[in-house]
Amino acid sequence: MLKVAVPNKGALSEAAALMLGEAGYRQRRNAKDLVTVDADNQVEFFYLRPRDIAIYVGEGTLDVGITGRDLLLDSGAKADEAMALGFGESTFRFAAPAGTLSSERELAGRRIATSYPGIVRAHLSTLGVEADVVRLDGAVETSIRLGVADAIADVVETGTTLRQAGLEVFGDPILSSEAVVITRHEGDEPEGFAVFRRRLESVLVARTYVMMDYDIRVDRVEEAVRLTPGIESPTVSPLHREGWVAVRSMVPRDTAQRVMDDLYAIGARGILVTDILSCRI
Ligand SMILES: Nc1ncnc2c1ncn2[C@@H]1O[C@H](COP(=O)(O)OP(=O)(O)OP(=O)(O)O)[C@@H](O)[C@H]1O
Ligand SMILES: O=P(O)(O)OC[C@H]1O[C@H](OP(=O)(O)OP(=O)(O)O)[C@H](O)[C@@H]1O
Ligand SMILES: [Mg+2]
Repeated sequence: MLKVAVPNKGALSEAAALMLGEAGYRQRRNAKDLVTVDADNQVEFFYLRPRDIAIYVGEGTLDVGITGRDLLLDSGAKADEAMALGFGESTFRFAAPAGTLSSERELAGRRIATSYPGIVRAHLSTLGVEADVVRLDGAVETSIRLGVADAIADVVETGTTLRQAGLEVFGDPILSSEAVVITRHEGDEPEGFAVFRRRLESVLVARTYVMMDYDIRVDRVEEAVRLTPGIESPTVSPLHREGWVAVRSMVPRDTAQRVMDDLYAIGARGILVTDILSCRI
C-alpha cells in the first residue's frame, strides 16, 4: 500500500484533505484520527505535523508527503518536490521594524529570529552575510519587541501579521512556497505513485480549466479554434443547421470570460461554460 503523509493541522491541512477527497481518496472523518486506510485505492494516509513530513519521506518510512516547499527546503531531508499543488501559497521574507533596515547587507552582525533556520542560514551564506540566527517555534513577529532579535525571516501570506506587529519586509523575497508533493530523493518511484500523481493532476486540471461549447459558422472555425486551442485539439462536430459546426474545448478558467467575448465578437453563439469534475488528460 502507498503510504502518504498529510498535514494534520495548520495552514495546509484542510486544503490538502479537500484535494485528496476530490481525487477520490477516503479522508479521515475525525480531526483526531492519526491514520486512515483507503483499502479500495490501496493508499494509507498518515496525519502528521507539516514540518515533520519531509523527514519521514526522506528517511523512506513513508512513500509520499504533502507539505510546504519552504518546510521541505528547511528540513534538509533527502526528499524532492514531485509536483506543486497550487494552494498554501506564501513568500518567505526578511522583515524589521518599519524604517530600520532596508537591505540584506544591513543584517551583518545582527540577530534574525525565524522558525526556518535551515533556509535562513543557507540564504545568508549565498548572500555572504554573517548574522546570528535565533530559532523560535512560532509567533516570531513578537520577538523583536521582546528584545531577542533585530529582524525576522518568516512566512508572509497577506502581510497582516507583519503590519500588526509594526514590521516591514525588506530585501528580495527569499523564496516562494506552496503545497507540494514530495517523494524520497533516492530509490525507485514508489509502487502506486504514478496513479496517485495522475489523480492529483486531474484535480488540478479540473480546477484550472472549464469546458467551453459553442456553435459557429464553418468559415470562422479556424479563427475560433485559435481562441480555444484546448489541450490537445478542440472537437468540431457537424450541426443539423447547414454551414454551422459545434466546437468543444477546454479553456483556462481565468480567461473564460474574455474568450467568450472574443468568440461572440466573431459570430459564435450558444456559448456555454461548464465545470470539469474530473479528468485524465
Ligand atoms: N498564512 C499562512 N500562515 C502560515 N503558513 C502558511 C500560510 N500560508 C501558507 N502557509 C504554509 O503553510 C506551511 C506551514 O504550515 P503551519 O503553519 O501549519 O506550520 P507550523 O507553523 O509549523 O505549524 P503551527 O503554526 O501549527 O505551529 C508552510 O509551508 C507555509 O508556507
Ligand atoms: O501574512 P499573513 O497572512 O499574516 O500570514 C503569515 C503568518 O501566518 C503564520 O503564522 P501562524 O498562524 O502559522 O502562527 P505561527 O507563527 O505560530 O506558526 C506565519 O508564521 C506568519 O506569522
Ligand atoms: Mg504556523
